[in-house]
Amino acid sequence: MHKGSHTFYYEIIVPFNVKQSFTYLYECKIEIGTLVEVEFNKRKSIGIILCTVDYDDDQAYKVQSILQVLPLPRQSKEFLSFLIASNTYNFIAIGKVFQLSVIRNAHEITKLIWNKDKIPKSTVQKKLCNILLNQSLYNVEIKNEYGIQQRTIDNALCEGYLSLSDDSITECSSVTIIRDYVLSSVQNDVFNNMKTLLHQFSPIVLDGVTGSGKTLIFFAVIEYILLQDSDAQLLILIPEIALIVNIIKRIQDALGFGDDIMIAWHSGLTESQRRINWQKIVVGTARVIIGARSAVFLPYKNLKLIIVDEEHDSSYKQTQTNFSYHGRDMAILRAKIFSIPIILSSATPSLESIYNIKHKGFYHFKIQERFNEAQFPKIESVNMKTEPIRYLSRTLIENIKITLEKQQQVILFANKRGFSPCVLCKECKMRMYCPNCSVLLTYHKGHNIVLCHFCYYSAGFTNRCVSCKTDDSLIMNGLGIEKISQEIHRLFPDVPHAIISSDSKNLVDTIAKVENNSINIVIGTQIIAKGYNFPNLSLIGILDIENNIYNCDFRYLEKNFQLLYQLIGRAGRVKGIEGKVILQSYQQENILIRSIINHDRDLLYKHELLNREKHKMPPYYRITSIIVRSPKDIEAYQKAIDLIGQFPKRPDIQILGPIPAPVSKIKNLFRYSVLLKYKASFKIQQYLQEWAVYDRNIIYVIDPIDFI
Ligand SMILES: Nc1ncnc2c1ncn2[C@@H]1O[C@H](COP(=O)(O)OP(=O)(O)OP(=O)(O)O)[C@@H](O)[C@H]1O
Ligand SMILES: [Zn+2]
Repeated sequence: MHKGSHTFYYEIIVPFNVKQSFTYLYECKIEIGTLVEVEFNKRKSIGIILCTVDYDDDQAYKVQSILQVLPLPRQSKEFLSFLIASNTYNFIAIGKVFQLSVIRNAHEITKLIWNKDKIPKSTVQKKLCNILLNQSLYNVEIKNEYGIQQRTIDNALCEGYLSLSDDSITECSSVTIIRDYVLSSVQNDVFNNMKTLLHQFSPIVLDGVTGSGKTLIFFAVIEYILLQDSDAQLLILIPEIALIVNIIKRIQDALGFGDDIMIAWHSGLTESQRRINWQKIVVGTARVIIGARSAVFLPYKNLKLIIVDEEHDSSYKQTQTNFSYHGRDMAILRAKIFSIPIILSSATPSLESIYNIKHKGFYHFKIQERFNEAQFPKIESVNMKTEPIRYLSRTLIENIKITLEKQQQVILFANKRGFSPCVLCKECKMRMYCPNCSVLLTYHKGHNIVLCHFCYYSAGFTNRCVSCKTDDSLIMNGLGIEKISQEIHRLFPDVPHAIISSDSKNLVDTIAKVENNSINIVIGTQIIAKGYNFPNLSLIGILDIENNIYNCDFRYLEKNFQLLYQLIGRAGRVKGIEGKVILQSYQQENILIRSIINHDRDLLYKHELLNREKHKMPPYYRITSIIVRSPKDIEAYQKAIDLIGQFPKRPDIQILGPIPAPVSKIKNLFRYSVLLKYKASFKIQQYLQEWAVYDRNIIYVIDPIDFI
């Protein structure tokens, strides 16, 4: 840097797994929130200006220069506050949060052009110059369509032969709405009451039964927002990638939108789709973005509303090692910081949302009937204790026959066995309960113990039933969907059937086949319960529910209720198609089964809220789970003890554990779990900031949704 010329110093956030921002210099003034290109760890990367800093010019030789200011719209102060807030709240490195916001290679995002004042020297440079002299192209296009090597492009960029073209930013196209839907009078009332809330931060819980037309309310809201502000962007978060295609199509049909203004954002996009979609989001041409949870972190140009569809769904929680956040909660945080409305939509709202309605002033809109007088399915409960065959009851087989004769469709639901299924006596059907809590104990193979994940009670395991005293009668029981598929094939060899589970290949294709009726029987795990709309589906068989009911999670009742209630909601969604559910179980007196049979959400929610309050669990209390890992069992345990030893004991925080984590060994690392429990008002981030030990083998999860 020359003496005398003015130099400015900036703190810049880069999209790498780093906790802090980094100082760079530039000769001109750059506004906060501007996207720039810098070199970090010898790699070119996008970065965002966080703030200016004072720096001693004599030390300037230590500081790298910003490579260039990118021709992209500047981000707001609110966006930076949101990055910092989500970093602080979740304990995720700020660079890691930013990684979810951007595409790292700026020259992949904007088009490239040849610098006219540079004379090409080598043959490859001449070739590149000829290609780019009169047009700008994306990096991938130069590579794929003209066969130029990446190294050549990079060198040309470094040496200043190429620069980023600013014609990448196209004008925002205006949105024309061709409406093709009419709200029912119930839907219209809800929408009219909601309208006034759509101009500021308003957390809205849209609580409508399955098939009530919540998606139609989304249409009306989108239309309303776009009519108010024609440059507005709206984000709809969806829990399952396979549902995204369907919702995009429904919105396009209802509002007459083309592909240009509606885009998807999820991990299944190709590199070039990602680049194109990201750019449309940043420059503001994309107006309606349908995304998976990470879309909440994108740098929108003018975001005016967020909808979280199926807000109760636990797949909104990202729980990777050292990197966990709840997409729904981050959406609420973003809406608050940006002062925009957020709609949390579900037929089975999370208990957090129910709590927030009661105690935090969240707005509550209820729709209690299905659209067009469609009726809720009739539920018939079958006691499996008296059935000769284990999996498929006679009633169910009979109903499958009747349904197929009517040319309607069937779903058979069973969950794959989890990693720690419940312990069941095959003689007397006894299940092992915790002596202190109303939950089942889970079996841990590694330690050969049974464990309660509610109060952390544990006991050595012996294979003898405490109830009927039979030896070797205890089983860890599970019914795989493949077994059912085999059985269906045997009973109905000519009927097309398919398995749908989260590991199914071609999920989207299979769903399409169900939609167009070329598959008659679907055998599925929980994925099938999520938000699908199969008009011709009339029968649902719920198999082996016992294996599904219990797991190592204090939310098991809530989650299973949501799952089954949603599942049942898939049947009989159209007037004239009568839905029926056959619920097979061994324990008809169980509260979950009772509330499902009676279609009584309040029964279960009341029971569960009381239980949570009594046991000081969320939503009344908050928890943070800490997993401590080590290659040696005893070391992991000791490390956890040491960690707890550092935490000051205070009346406003309870420290539980350590106990072996539910999965006590993963990838040769032994795992111990510690639980912190505190009131929502307790400043856990501050407490951890002060006392937590940072180590890549200690994982902190704020508001965990399970304890795996
Ligand atoms: N106003 C309407 N006009 C025409 N069809 C409607 C209307 N409202 C709802 N429907 C139809 O009713 C069915 C259920 O609507 P939708 O999928 O929006 O329900 P939902 O509340 O989102 O249900 P779920 O929670 O089960 O996903 C769909 O087939 C939808 O097209
Ligand atoms: Zn217990």
